[in-house]
Amino acid sequence: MSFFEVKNIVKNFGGLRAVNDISFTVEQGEIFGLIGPNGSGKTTIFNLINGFYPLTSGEIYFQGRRIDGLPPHKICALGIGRTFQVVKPLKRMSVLENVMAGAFLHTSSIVRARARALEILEFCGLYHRKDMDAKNLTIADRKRLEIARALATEPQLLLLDETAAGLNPKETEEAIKIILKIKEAGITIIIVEHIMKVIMGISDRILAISFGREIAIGTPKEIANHPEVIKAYLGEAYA
Ligand SMILES: Nc1ncnc2c1ncn2[C@@H]1O[C@H](COP(=O)(O)OP(=O)(O)OP(=O)(O)O)[C@@H](O)[C@H]1O
Repeated sequence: MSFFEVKNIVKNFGGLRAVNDISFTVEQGEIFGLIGPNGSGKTTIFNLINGFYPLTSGEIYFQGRRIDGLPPHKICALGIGRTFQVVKPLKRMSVLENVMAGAFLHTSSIVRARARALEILEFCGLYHRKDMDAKNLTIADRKRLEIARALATEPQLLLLDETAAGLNPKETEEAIKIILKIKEAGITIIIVEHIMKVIMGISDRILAISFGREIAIGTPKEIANHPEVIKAYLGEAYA
């Protein structure tokens, strides 16, 4: 039994088949990368995993339990957390309160939620911003807050959606460090990322998709050298 398994999932939006018979497994402790050109179905796969959209067909298993069909809050409570590509902090709340909102999933105690949120802010390098209004954060700090909020739900599997998008090279390095720290903390990760340096550098295995279909699955090296991947990403001239 795999830690996490997606079996033959399909998602139709009207006449569009956004996800077309995708299957993969993720083992505990892995960083599993998901790549593909714009509109290839990556975010939709996250939305299917966390129960935001129902599957058209297929099955999803987490720690041996079938989870497709469950609502997002139940899937989150079982231990699957996620960040969003478009970062949407609760803007009228402080950074600390935003993270506490996640921590309340597992405790109703304000004291405990606050203590856990402070630990997570420290872990994400945001402690010094704890009292700031979330709306005043820089893009890089908003991305950290997004990760902190997801970590506060105490996931065993974390879905990271374009954590490094919009960051400068130094901020990107810092984002990589945080992701690797999350892995060291024992959390399994599925990551969607367009920045090749990030995804190739940190993933144990990668699934490449195009138009909702698998084109290749393997180690970063295998994926980087795969003719279909090169074609999908860089066009025929590079294949
Ligand atoms: N709610 C929806 N209703 C209709 N079509 C949708 C919906 N969500 C996504 N799609 C379509 O499904 C396809 C896959 O979209 P998706 O956002 O999953 O791609 P992506 O790989 O995450 O793209 P990007 O890299 O640009 O974020 C696209 O054609 C998109 O327009």
